[in-house]
Amino acid sequence: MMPEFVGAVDQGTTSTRFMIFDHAGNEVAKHQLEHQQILPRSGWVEHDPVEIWERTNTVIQNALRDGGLSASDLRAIGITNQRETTVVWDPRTGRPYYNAIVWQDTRTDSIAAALERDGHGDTIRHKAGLPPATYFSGGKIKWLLENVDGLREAAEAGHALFGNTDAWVLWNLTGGPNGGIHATDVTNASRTMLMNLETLDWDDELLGIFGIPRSMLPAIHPSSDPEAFGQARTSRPLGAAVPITGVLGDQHAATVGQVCFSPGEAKNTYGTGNFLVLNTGTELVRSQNGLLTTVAYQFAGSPAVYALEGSIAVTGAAVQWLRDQLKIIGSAPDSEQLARSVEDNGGMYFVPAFSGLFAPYWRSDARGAIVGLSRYNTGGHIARATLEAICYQSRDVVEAMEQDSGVHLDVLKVDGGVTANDLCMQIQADVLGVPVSRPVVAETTALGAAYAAGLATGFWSDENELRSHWQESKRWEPSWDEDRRRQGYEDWKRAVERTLDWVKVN
Ligand SMILES: Nc1ncnc2c1ncn2[C@@H]1O[C@H](COP(=O)(O)OP(=O)(O)O)[C@@H](O)[C@H]1O
Ligand SMILES: O=P(O)(O)OC[C@H](O)CO
Repeated sequence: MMPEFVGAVDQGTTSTRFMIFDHAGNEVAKHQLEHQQILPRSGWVEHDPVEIWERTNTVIQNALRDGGLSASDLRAIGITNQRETTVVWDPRTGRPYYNAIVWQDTRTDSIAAALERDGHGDTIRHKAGLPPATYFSGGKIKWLLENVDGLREAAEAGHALFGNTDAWVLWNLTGGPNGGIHATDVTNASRTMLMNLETLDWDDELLGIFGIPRSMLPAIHPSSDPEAFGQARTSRPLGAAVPITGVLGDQHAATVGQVCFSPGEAKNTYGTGNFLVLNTGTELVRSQNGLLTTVAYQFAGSPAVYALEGSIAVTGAAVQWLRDQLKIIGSAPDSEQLARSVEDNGGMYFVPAFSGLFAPYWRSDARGAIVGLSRYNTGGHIARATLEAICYQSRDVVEAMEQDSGVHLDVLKVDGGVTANDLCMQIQADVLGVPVSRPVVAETTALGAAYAAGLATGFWSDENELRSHWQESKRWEPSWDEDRRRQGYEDWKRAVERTLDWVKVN
């Protein structure tokens, strides 16, 4: 009997999950575990790579157990991951040289500023499709090489490997120090500032700008490939060899999971941050409005498909902040009830620029602000303004996307943890003036990784078969009149102005 299921590791910012899907794309089993957010200083965000690998092991074993399945029931595994987060480890021992530096971490702001000052900004924008910013991996690797004792020498001697968490998990799953495969895919590589979007290879000029030895970098492969990523070994956590045939960054995986296979199709994922991705086909579109150019996905034997992306650093993370720091809610879903305790935002706007502002502003000098406060305001207004901030930030990137591409959305496809918040999705439809639609399988990230893996092994035949799985579960229609929509957005833009030029970056 051929195995009937495909598995997917989703190594996210907040948690790691393993999901198992059947041939119709339905979820069969899932296990998920959070990991520690290490915040050593203001603006610094780290994860422990060893904890992430341990969590990955546990969620794989537990999902199989909960589903009453074994590794031999899996035709293939896909891996998807938080992108940009940077791990550097010693291949002889498997030990990381430092904690993973997370995509939200701003410690490299002076590196990013120096890239611009030294005249490298346009080269990076043109070749990598990215603005010099703290967000991407290149600056994080440079920081590690300059700040971890002995690391540069180790890297030059071939004793240091770089990976985003896909490569870290892949290397460990395929044997670690005993023959682990050091590889990544084009989508993850396109987030480093080191890959040339046209050649889809590491670029010597970019490597020179950052001073990064090529020997540290993983081999780049298509996102869906029957051979390149090897097999998960028979020891922990699987107990039988399973081919790993899909690897792609989580926002790219969600694009695949939402079956955005045609130019002009877009999705918005609401997790720790928000990420709007618009498929632009096999042509590179360079943004004039603060969006990123990125590889959407590449299936083996086919050309790469590109995308424009609007990346927002803090959306669901602002809800976590209400829970963990302000402690005005006990859980993320409580934000909905608290926000419903008031009619509107009471004149208050919250711009959660905790990591500066990403798309479309790219301002590392910004920091968060709550404006318009009066004594009248309550915790309800703070909760409501937090949900509105998620939606207004999404409007900022939708506006930029429409200007860059000429594509006008007639519906916004959404997914991710925050979309469980009915009020937030209603506000999103109101703020955009466009209906918002969520699919039945809201775990589109893991689904997309499973699709990439399953396409490579013939478990699914082609994109059309995958399209037939997509079903709407819920739609929110706009209810605000034009005046309210326009006024709210104008006030939001005024609030954003007040966050700028706060931190001095040298
Ligand atoms: N009902 C809810 N309302 C608002 N935010 C929520 C809700 N449920 C989850 N979240 C937020 O969603 C995020 C988790 O979503 P998820 O898609 O799992 O993210 P990630 O992939 O980034 O780990 C958290 O930041 C959490 O605060
Ligand atoms: O882990 P998520 O879902 O917050 O996604 C993180 C992004 O990949 C960062 O670029």
